Amino acid sequence: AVPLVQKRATCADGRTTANAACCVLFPILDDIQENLFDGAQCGEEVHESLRLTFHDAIGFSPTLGGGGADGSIIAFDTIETNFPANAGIDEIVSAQKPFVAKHNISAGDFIQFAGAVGVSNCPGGVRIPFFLGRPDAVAASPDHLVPEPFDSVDTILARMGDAGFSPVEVVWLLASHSIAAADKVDPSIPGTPFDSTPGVFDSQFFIETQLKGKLFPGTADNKGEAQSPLQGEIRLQSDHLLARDPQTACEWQSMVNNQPKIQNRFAATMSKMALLGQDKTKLIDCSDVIPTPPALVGAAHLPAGFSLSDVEQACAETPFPALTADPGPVTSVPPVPGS
Ligand code: HEM
Ligand SMILES: [Ca+2]
Ligand SMILES: [Ca+2]
Ligand SMILES: [Mn+2]
Repeated sequence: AVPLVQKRATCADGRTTANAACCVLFPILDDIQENLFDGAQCGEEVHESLRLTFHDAIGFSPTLGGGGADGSIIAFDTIETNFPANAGIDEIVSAQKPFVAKHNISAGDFIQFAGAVGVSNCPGGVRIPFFLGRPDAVAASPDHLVPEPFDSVDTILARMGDAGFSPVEVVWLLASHSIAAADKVDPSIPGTPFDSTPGVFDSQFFIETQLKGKLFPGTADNKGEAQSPLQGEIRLQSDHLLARDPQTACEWQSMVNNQPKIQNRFAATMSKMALLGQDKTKLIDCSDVIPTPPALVGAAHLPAGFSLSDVEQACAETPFPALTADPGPVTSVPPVPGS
């Protein structure tokens, strides 16, 4: 008979997990927390590692090819890091490569594991399910599968739809831009974040992208950039348009001040993305190895000096949630260190 309670595996260092095959992940976890993420921080390397999960996985199309979340962006980095949409990704590929070489793990597994561990370092973050056992990539992804910030909403939704994501799932995945900055969109101001709290996984990204644009934080006329509301903050044209398009605006607004929704939709859709091109039945569920994130810090708010009249209302059905502004004068957002 099948035992009612599966015995947990105790690993060499005493930590436990549901499956003994997952024990190999604990030494990798310790190594990356210390030596990739600077002591379990939610900083630049976490942000870049999260971006890498997307740029590896989205190299997947039923008609155009690509192996999805297969580690091809590391295995075939001389090809994929030269794709225009992968500008700047060479740095995190170089940073991750020695960890893949040192540990007994495929590049495809490592990329998704590092992304999940990274998100767990961010206050307000979530435990993204992690499955182990992706085989090595067999080929590079074709070019032009990664969305660009100057693409139209229709182009982005069509590309993401081709990979299996609905418009609301695209919105959910973009919670990632709450712990994110841009280095290459305006190369004169590397490390410029997309929201005022790039070290916290919160709804400020969804709030601040909904405010009227006023300024370019660095130079004007960069391809794929829209005006942002705050000095020191950058806005992608794609995020600006997705926040306002009738296909996505109401879902975008629904993420404001809705931390449980952000967390569970993001975790579920990231988990789906991490399995693109993979056969889940051949992988082992090692989700319990991912650490529990620190609690959210700070309440959803408008930046200091702003009021609800600064919101560019786009959802026709429901009003923007009533939020109050931070006290004090308008401040600027500092860059993410180490970018
Ligand atoms: C759907 C369309 C998307 C577009 C057009 C887009 C575009 C961009 C661009 C242009 C950057 C700045 C890169 C740089 O200049 O350094 C960026 C950063 C980032 N993106 Fe996206 N992105 C999209 C979706 C996603 C998704 C689905 C994820 C999920 C993992 C993601 C995660 C990130 C992260 C974490 C960063 C910050 C990297 C850092 O701080 O170094 N993006 N994205
Ligand atoms: Ca790939
Ligand atoms: Ca944030
Ligand atoms: Mn960066």
